[in-house]
Amino acid sequence: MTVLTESRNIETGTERDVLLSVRDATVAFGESVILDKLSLDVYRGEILGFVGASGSGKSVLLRTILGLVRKQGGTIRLLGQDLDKASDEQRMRVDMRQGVLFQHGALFSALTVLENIQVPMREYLDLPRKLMDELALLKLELVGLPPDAAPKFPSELSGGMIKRAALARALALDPDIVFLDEPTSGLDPIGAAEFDELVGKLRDTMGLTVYMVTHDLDSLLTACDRIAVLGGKRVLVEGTVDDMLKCDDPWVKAYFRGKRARQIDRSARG
Ligand SMILES: Nc1ncnc2c1ncn2[C@@H]1O[C@H](COP(=O)(O)OP(=O)(O)OP(=O)(O)O)[C@@H](O)[C@H]1O
Repeated sequence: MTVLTESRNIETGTERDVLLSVRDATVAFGESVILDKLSLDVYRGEILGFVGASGSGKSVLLRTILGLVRKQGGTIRLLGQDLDKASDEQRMRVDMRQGVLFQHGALFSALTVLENIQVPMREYLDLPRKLMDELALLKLELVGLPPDAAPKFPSELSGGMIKRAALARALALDPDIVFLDEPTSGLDPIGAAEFDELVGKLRDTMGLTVYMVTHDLDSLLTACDRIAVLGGKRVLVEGTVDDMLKCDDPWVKAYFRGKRARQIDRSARG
């Protein structure tokens, strides 16, 4: 049985499942400290937008959570499991319950869309070919791609289709949480809005929890329930768009109240 950490929601007074809990995480490369005692919680069923200046360490944190970068201190509990204390089997069980969409999609170019979606199935499950095909086609439908995209290679897809195919692969094993690294970068505003809408729909229908690294102000405004800002090697501020607008930190002010953010200012003020 998985015992999830619980935290009291100040607004509603109810307990909320914490799916991801980072405490005092410190990551350095040689003398260069990138994250210094960073703490962050992600709750079940929320879409968390993670934002911060270029080079502030968003990817390093994501890679640390995914076990691709070693941290020097702190703890990370993902899906109730302290990752430092996990046996290989426990780590595998956690890996099966998370999906990742890397920046630029990162599909295997020599595999078709269908085969790409089946990669996690082949890695973790032992299923007959026909069943895997049916499951992969279902995932394709889930992300709004037509069945005729299945035999195509990534080079034959548009940028938006690549993102959707990569999302379908991240959803292959019906994960509890997905990590999306700049999922709307490179998409036009309409494609980006459609992608955000899809993520919201998946959260609503599947109860998916979403950790989204993004620079996209529209995504932060329309798709995310909560925003966390990385700055000064830790989480500077977290909360709603309104909380961001009230924050006095110069970077947060410039980002959320600068020229390019005028429409956020307007809509947040009604
Ligand atoms: N393997 C590594 N070895 C040494 N330094 C690294 C390594 N990976 C990242 N860094 C450094 O860590 C810092 C944070 O990088 P990171 O890629 O996490 O930034 P980011 O916030 O994701 O930026 P962006 O928004 O531009 O993608 C940078 O200074 C980068 O050079």
